[in-house]
Formats: sequence, C-alpha cells, structure tokens
Amino acid sequence: MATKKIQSALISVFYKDNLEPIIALLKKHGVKIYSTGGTQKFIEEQGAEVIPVEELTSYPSIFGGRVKTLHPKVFGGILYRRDNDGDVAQAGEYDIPAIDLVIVDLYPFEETVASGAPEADIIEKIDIGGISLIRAAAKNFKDVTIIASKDQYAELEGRLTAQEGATTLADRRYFAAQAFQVSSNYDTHIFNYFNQEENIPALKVSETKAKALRYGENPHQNAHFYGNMEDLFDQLNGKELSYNNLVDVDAAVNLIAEFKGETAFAILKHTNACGVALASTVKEAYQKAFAADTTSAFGGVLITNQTVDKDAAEEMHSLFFEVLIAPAFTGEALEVLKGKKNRILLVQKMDLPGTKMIKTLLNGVIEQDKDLATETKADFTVATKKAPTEAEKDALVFAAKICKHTKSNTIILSNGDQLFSSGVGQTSRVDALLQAIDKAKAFGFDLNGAVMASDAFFPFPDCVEIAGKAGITAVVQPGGSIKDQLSVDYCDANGIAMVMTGVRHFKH
Ligand SMILES: NC(=O)c1ncn([C@@H]2O[C@H](COP(=O)(O)O)[C@@H](O)[C@H]2O)c1NC=O
Repeated sequence: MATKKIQSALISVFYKDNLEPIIALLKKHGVKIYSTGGTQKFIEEQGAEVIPVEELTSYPSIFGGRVKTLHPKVFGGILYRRDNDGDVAQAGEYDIPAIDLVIVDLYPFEETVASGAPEADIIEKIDIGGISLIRAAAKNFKDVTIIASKDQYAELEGRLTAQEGATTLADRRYFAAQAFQVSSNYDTHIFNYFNQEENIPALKVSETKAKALRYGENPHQNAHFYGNMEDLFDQLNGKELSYNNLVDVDAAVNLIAEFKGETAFAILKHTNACGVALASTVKEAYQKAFAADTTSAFGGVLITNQTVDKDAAEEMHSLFFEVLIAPAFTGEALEVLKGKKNRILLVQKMDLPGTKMIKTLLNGVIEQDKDLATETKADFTVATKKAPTEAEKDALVFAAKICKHTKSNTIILSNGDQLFSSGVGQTSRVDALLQAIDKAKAFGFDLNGAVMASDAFFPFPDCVEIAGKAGITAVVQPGGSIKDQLSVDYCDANGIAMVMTGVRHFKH
C-alpha cells in the first residue's frame, strides 16, 4: 500500500472550529502549511508557521475573495503526477511545489439559502476556489489527501496519529470518495436553488446523512434512512425506529397537522388511522381514539398535538404501542411511560418540511406535490335539497380530514369529534363502506346521525343507499361522476344531506 508521509498542506476553511488538533499534528510532523487569509490568521494563532497562498501565487486575493487560490502554482502543486517524469520536470521548470494534503471547508451555501438571505449574498456563497481544490485533490488521490469538510477532521486526525503523519493509498481513495460526495451535494443544492425559478426537468436529491435500519419492511430486506431525523424529533425513550415505524411516524405527523388549534389524538396502524378524536384533554382524546378500534390500537403509532400529562400517560400506559409522538411530555408523564423500555417516545420539534413527494417505480421515480388541500365548510357545495346542519358540517370537515390521510378506496364514518370507523384500501368503494359499517357496529357505535366521507366520487348510488340504510344523515364527497345525480336523487328521496368539495383525495 502506497503510504505517503505528508510534507506539505494547503488549508482553506470557512469554519475554523475543531481545526486545532490537525494544526498541532501537522506542526509536530514538520509539515509546510500554505493557507488563505482568514485561515492563515487562525493557524498563526495556534503557533504554527504558515506561508500565505499569495506568496505562492504572487497575486493578492482579488475581487472580494472570488479569486485567491485559483492559480497554476496551487493547482499544479496538487494535480501533477508524482510518478510522471514529464509532470515532475514541468513542476520543476515552473517552480511549482508539491501539495500533499488539502483541507477545505466550503462557504456555507445551503445555510445561507436557509437563512433567507438576499440573492446577492447567496451568490457570493457559491464557493469556486474551494470546490476546485476539492475536485483537484480528489482526482489526484494517488498522491494527495483531500479533506473536504470540517466533519472529517477527526477521521484525518485518527489516521495521521496512527500512521505517524502518513496516509495510505486506501485512506486517500476513501477521502477522495468523501470529497466527491461533498462536491456533488454542494452542487445539487446550488442547482436546486437556481431551479426553483427555472424548472429545468431534472430531479436532484442529495441526502448526506444515512442511517442503517435494523431491516426494511420485512427482516429479509436491508434498509437505510437518508435524512436528518434530529431536526424533527428528540427521542426520549425506546429502541431505534424501524423502517415501518418511520413510515407510520410520517403518516401520523401528516395526519395530526390537520388539527391545529384543537386537542387531537390519533392512533395509526400501517399508515391508516384506526382512531382519531378531539377532546378538551389529551386523556379524553386518547380514550375516544382508542374506543374506535381497541383491537387495532395494539402495537400502533400514537400521536397528539398537545403536551402529554400524567393523566393521559397513565391512561395509555396499559396499551402496548410502538411509538408515541407529542410536542412535549411532562416529567410525571415520562416517569410513567418510560416504564416500558422499548416504547419509543418522540418529541416533535417542528412541522414536516417539504412540499414534494418522491417514489421509485419501474425504472425511474415519480414526484408530485404533497396533498396539502384541506376542505373547510366554506369549500362545501350543497348538492341535495337538504343542507347539512352546522353540527353535521363540522362532522363532515372532521371526517374529510381523516379520509384524506387514509388509503384509497376509503370511507370514513364519524361524528364531529370521534372517528367511528373506516374502510381502508379497498378495491371498491362499496367494500370500504361495508367494512366501515361492520367495524362501527363491532365497536358499539350507533350510526344513526353519523356522517360519511368518501375520498373520491360515487360512480353509482349504491354507497349512499347502503349508508342511508345504516343511519348516515350527511355525506361529503368530491363529486365529479357523470352519474352524480343518481346519488343526489337517492339522498333527496331519503332525507340525506350531501355536500361536494370538488377535491379528490386518492392515496395509493
Ligand atoms: N476564490 C478562491 O480562490 C477560493 N479559494 C478558497 N476559497 C474558500 O475560502 C474559504 C476560506 O477563506 P479564508 O481562509 O480567507 O477564511 C474556504 O471556504 C474556501 O473554500 C475560495 N473562495 C471562493 O471561491
């Protein structure tokens, strides 16, 4: 393995933190250090000698720092092939010194975009010299070690310490791969920023944090999560989230976001809600959600949008559940809930970011806007002679919100603050309705005066007929079938109120 002792380094970093141990190591091994303005000052403060890069290039940093390392003496020193006689002779001819190690930390482009800075500031944070140094050094990994981010200092320190100031070819190839990961991620963010306005048809996703999951949907499937869960949640208890947990947590967080300003509780299984309720306390909301399906709740993912207190915690403690998500837990509630060590407790710190959804299929991916449409009473068009009462309208809004987050074909039966039952993921709407009616009866709900929500239109009047006979008095559906009138006629003949929203909510 071609182990090479590092004799010279170029250091140019935006964030200077944590660089100290590297400087100390380089100093200890007598490495000649070249550096740019701010970094040079920082290294000198560490008591190490530095050659300003301007001395090497015979140019000052110009155009407000847009050009400082971009010079043949710098790039030649990185890129010339040490085993190529012609390159070595040219390096000598032009007095180009070898640079064995390059350490860069790029201008924080992504951070600057996220801060809402004006475009001029964002453009200045497109690093040119740094990204070029990274690519050059990574290309010449046979001879040069590249550290492309402050996140890699500790790894470099470890290897230099263990190998007496040297790196192996395997080290350098590894760091080169890391470097291209950094540069491609950086360019992806720049492209996506520009493409917000340009809409060039290209999908660039770059997630640099990967977490190996225990397994995928089933134990024989490997799986990873690419993303940054720490931004969204603090985990207070329990084992690591599994692949299926993550899928359900995503569904739960999207569902509960519908109930801002209310005290809501939901219980989900396989992304569908088997219990949803509104109440004045978390305990009561949990009790009502649980009552909708006391069987399915076992092993479920639970979520509320209010602080979980001791009363609520004691109420749900006897249930075996996988995950509980809340914006906060009281100390007493945690004491109760932590009684089961595998139970995952998550504090949700923010709403889900992002407005797009991506899925792989066939030999490509499909992307779409998230379904962010939620109908209010104002969006209802009364289609029947009889209009729903205000209480029925409230119930229809509640049912429609749950319906939107349930697998198609779906039917939701509820009142204004409690999911009674749902028919989920059925191949016919009639089956979804029959499933919902059976479930409601099985869990003791009286459907007389209940409301029904459907994710898509009724192609035939069969659903309203079955629902009416079960006691349903008001219905919300998108409408849009050429046979809408048949359903309206049935409702008119049987005293059922029906509203249409014009918005379909398929969820496949
Ligand atoms: N223009 C250049 O030639 C150039 N060379 C290096 N940089 C960047 O300048 C920063 C360090 O600058 P300083 O050492 O002056 O704080 C690093 O983030 C590095 O990626 C440059 N700046 C931007 O492109």
